[in-house]
Amino acid sequence: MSEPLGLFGGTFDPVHYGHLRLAEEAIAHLGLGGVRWIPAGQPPHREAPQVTAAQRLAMVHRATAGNPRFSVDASEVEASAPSYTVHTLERLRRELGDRQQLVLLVGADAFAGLPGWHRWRDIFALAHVAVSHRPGFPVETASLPLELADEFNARRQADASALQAGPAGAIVTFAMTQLAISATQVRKLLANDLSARYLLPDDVLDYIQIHSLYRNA
Ligand SMILES: Nc1ncnc2c1ncn2[C@@H]1O[C@H](COP(=O)(O)OP(=O)(O)OP(=O)(O)O)[C@@H](O)[C@H]1O
Ligand SMILES: O=C(O)c1ccc[n+]([C@@H]2O[C@H](COP(=O)([O-])O)[C@@H](O)[C@H]2O)c1
Repeated sequence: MSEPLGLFGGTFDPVHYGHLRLAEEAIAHLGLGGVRWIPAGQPPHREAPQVTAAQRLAMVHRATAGNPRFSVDASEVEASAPSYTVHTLERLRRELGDRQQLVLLVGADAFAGLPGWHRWRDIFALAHVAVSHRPGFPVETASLPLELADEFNARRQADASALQAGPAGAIVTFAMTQLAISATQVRKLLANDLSARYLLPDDVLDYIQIHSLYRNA
């Protein structure tokens, strides 16, 4: 059987080291063959990002270049419609077949919001879900909305080997290096003309400076 493939969607406005460590540590902790980064085109659930989808995609390319286990999927950026994860997963299923193990990677904050996602329960038929710890967002039943806590309790597997066993349907959690970095924080620093260095890769910061992005967050 092939190795599970990680799928990492995000607004990445901009991509930072919290994202990069999440993807890197998911490979190690979950035994993934690689991670496919999927920048959201038109995020359906939040205000329109300040920079274009093409610019966020370019920054993800810069951040992930040189890691052979990372690939970038531009399909949501190229689509004209809002990016619903369930649609992306349906497309990937058609592309990769029914047997490939797919693992949707989400931080604990994004996971807690899952019941607000379009056709959220269908996601479990299409992929496993791996939830990373994030500072300030506990991953425990008591802190989740009730309907999600029920799915979590029913699907939770303690051992990441469950991701190998089938193509979809399990939920696992994993502890990553805790980095209290957010794109919001990066945007605020840049808008105030303060240094965001070492919160994100220099290549991404160079791109931001060349294109004069995030001057008025
Ligand atoms: N520091 C972090 N630690 C763990 N997970 C993170 C971290 N930053 C982002 N993530 C996860 O990465 C995914 C994409 O996040 P996103 O692009 O919204 O970044 P963000 O920093 O949360 O952005 P913003 O501050 O604009 O909301 C989500 O699943 C989110 O939970
Ligand atoms: O499909 C949905 O309805 C949906 C609602 C909210 C978020 N998502 C996805 O969740 C991922 C993380 O979102 P964000 O806002 O934390 O960048 C990103 O890939 C979004 O497209 C998806």
